[in-house]
Amino acid sequence: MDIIIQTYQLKKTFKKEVVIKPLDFSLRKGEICALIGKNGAGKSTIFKMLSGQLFPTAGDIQLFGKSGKETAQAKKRMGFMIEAPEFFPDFTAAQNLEYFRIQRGIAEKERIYEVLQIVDLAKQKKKRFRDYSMGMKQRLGIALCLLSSPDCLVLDEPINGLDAEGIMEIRKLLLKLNEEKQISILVSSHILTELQLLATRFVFIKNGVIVDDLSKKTLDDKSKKQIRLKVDDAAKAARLLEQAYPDIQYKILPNHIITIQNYVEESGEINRLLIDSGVLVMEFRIEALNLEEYFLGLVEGVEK
Ligand SMILES: Nc1ncnc2c1ncn2[C@@H]1O[C@H](COP(=O)(O)OP(=O)(O)OP(=O)(O)O)[C@@H](O)[C@H]1O
Repeated sequence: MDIIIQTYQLKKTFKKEVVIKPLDFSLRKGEICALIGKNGAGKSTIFKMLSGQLFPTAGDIQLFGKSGKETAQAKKRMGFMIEAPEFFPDFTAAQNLEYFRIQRGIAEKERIYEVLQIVDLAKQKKKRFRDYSMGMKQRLGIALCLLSSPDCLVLDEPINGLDAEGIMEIRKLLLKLNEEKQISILVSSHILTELQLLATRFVFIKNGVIVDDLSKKTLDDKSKKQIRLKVDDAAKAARLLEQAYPDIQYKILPNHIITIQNYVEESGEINRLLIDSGVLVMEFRIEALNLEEYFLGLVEGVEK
C-alpha cells in the first residue's frame, strides 16, 4: 500500500462559507509532505477531517486504502497532533504518558520509555511538565502520538512558537522518525524556510484550494537564481521585457518589484534595456529564490 492518505473531492462548509473546496490530495508512503498556507487557508480544517474531529460536508477520505467504517481501524496506524494536547502540569513526562497509555488501552508500559527515548526526553525524568520549554512540550506531544507506534504522523504547526533551537530539535526528530522508523509525515506550517529543510514535498493551500504541489527537486530547481529588480513603472518594464525576450518568465510583485526567472545570464543587457528606455531602476540584483518568496509570489504576485 503506497498511498497512506487519499481524499476525494473532500469539502467543508461552515454555515454558508466554503472553507475547503472539493479537494483531491494524497500522501504517499515515505513522504514528508509540508502543507503550507497562511492563517485561515484551511490547514487545520483538513487535518481535523482526517482525524475525524470534523465531518466532511462532502467527499471521501481513505486511510491506508480503507474508507467508511473501516477507517476507524486504519486510524490506529496514524498519530495526530492537531491541537496542543492537554498535559497535566504537575506530572512528569512519564506520568503524563502513562495517563494517556491507560486511557487509550495501549498494553505495553515499556512503550512510554521507548518513546521518551525517541523524542530525547528520557533524561528529564523528574522535571514536571510545567517546567518544560516550548520545544520539550512539543516533543512530548509527538511522544504521545508515537505511543501507538503509528506508520504516519499528521502534525498541525508543530514548530509554531518555538525558538530556533526548538525548531531544529523538532526537525531532527521528524527526520529521524522518517528515516529510521519509516514514518510518513504530513506537517503544516507557515514557517516556510523551516519546512524547506524538512519536507520532501510541498503542497501550497490558499482559501481551501491546493494552488501548487511540488517535489523537493522541483522546488530546488525553482530555487535557482533569478533577477530581482525594483522599478518606477513595472507595467512599462514588463512590456519592454516581453518585446525584447518573448519567452521571458517573470512575475510582478507588490511595490513595483519584478522577478525574472530566465535570462539570468543576460542581466547586464536587461538592466541597460530598461535604463535606456527611460525606466528608473531603483534596485537590481541576482538572487536565489527561496520557498517563502516563491510562496508569496504565488499568492500575491501577478503571474505572467
Ligand atoms: N468551527 C468553525 N466554524 C466556522 N468557521 C470555521 C471553523 N473552523 C474554522 N473556520 C474557518 O475556516 C477557515 C479555515 O480555518 P483553518 O483553521 O482550517 O485555517 P488554517 O490554515 O489552519 O489557519 P491557522 O494557521 O490560522 O490555523 C477560516 O476562515 C476559519 O475562520
